[in-house]
Amino acid sequence: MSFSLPAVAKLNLFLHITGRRADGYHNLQTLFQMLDFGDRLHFKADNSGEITLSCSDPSLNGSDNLIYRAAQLLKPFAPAAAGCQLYLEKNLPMGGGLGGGSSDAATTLHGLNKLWQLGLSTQQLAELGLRLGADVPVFVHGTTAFAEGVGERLQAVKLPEKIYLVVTPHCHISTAAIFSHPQLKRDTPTMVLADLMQRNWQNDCQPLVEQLYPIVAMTLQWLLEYSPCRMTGTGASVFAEFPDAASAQHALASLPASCNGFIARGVNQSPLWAALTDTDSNS
Ligand SMILES: C[C@@](CO)(OP(=O)(O)O)[C@H](O)COP(=O)(O)OP(=O)(O)OC[C@H]1O[C@@H](n2ccc(N)nc2=O)[C@H](O)[C@@H]1O
Ligand SMILES: Nc1ncnc2c1ncn2[C@@H]1O[C@H](COP(=O)(O)OP(=O)(O)O)[C@@H](O)[C@H]1O
Repeated sequence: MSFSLPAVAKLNLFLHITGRRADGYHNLQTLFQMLDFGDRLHFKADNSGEITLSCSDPSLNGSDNLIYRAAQLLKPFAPAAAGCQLYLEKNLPMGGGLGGGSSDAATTLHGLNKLWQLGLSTQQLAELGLRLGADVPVFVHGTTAFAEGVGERLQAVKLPEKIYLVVTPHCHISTAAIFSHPQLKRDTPTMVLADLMQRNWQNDCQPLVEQLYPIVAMTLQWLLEYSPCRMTGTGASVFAEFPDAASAQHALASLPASCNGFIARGVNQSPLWAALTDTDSNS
């Protein structure tokens, strides 16, 4: 059996940090917006009992790849002879706050659950995924969602499906470094979702990242000429909403050389779900 599945990006439409837990992780309130753009993963079953992974970007070939680690988590649920050959087409910038690695891991969990016919529920896959990263469960559920806790307490939210321009300045920001920085704002009061939806949306990591990485501040200034904009996750990517693809394209055409960008639609359900249903009807 073989098939391929998408691993889409997310935006954090807002990101509030409401406190720090004893284990160093932070409690968040965030609105995850799924996009219709991302990586693609190819799955092929074999009877080698081995997991092999290759990537369009060879720097991702190692065993610390979240895809490989997700596959290892599922291996104990499969017969000893169950093996797979995985190939990652990497389209998303790495370490950009778009959740690409977490999304790849979530797609791997769903893909191997299908390939090896494990019959695990979405909830079981999300719980396994949380061991790999705080961002993995939302991609396993694959819906635009409000998240609390470290990102694992999820409530699906339906939003208008808007067009976004996503711009990634050429700098790498470590999530761990931002969360451990003494100047990070960690005291935003917890609010109920209805109130959060009414407010101006903000990202609590943005002021610190703008200060530490002037290129992010400059990119936001450039994008602000076209539309109100914010940062996603711990950066470095920033985004703005546009009324249509043509106006987003107009801004993209004058993108500074210090950045990459793409246009995507916000979707309430990840295209992963439709692709999983297609593999059902084709297998
Ligand atoms: C901030 C967010 C918002 O969506 O996005 P990104 O910018 O990474 O995409 C995520 O919560 C990131 O999730 P993820 O990238 O899976 O984080 P993890 O691998 O679990 O953690 C990386 C590091 O960030 C810190 N961390 C992460 C999440 C959290 N709620 N509190 C934290 O303090 C921890 O120090 C941890 O060592
Ligand atoms: N499949 C993967 N794709 C991207 N990055 C990965 C993957 N597996 C592990 N990583 C590591 O995770 C880091 C963060 O990846 P990514 O998910 O792209 O960023 P972010 O969490 O900021 O959205 C990368 O710098 C890379 O070292």
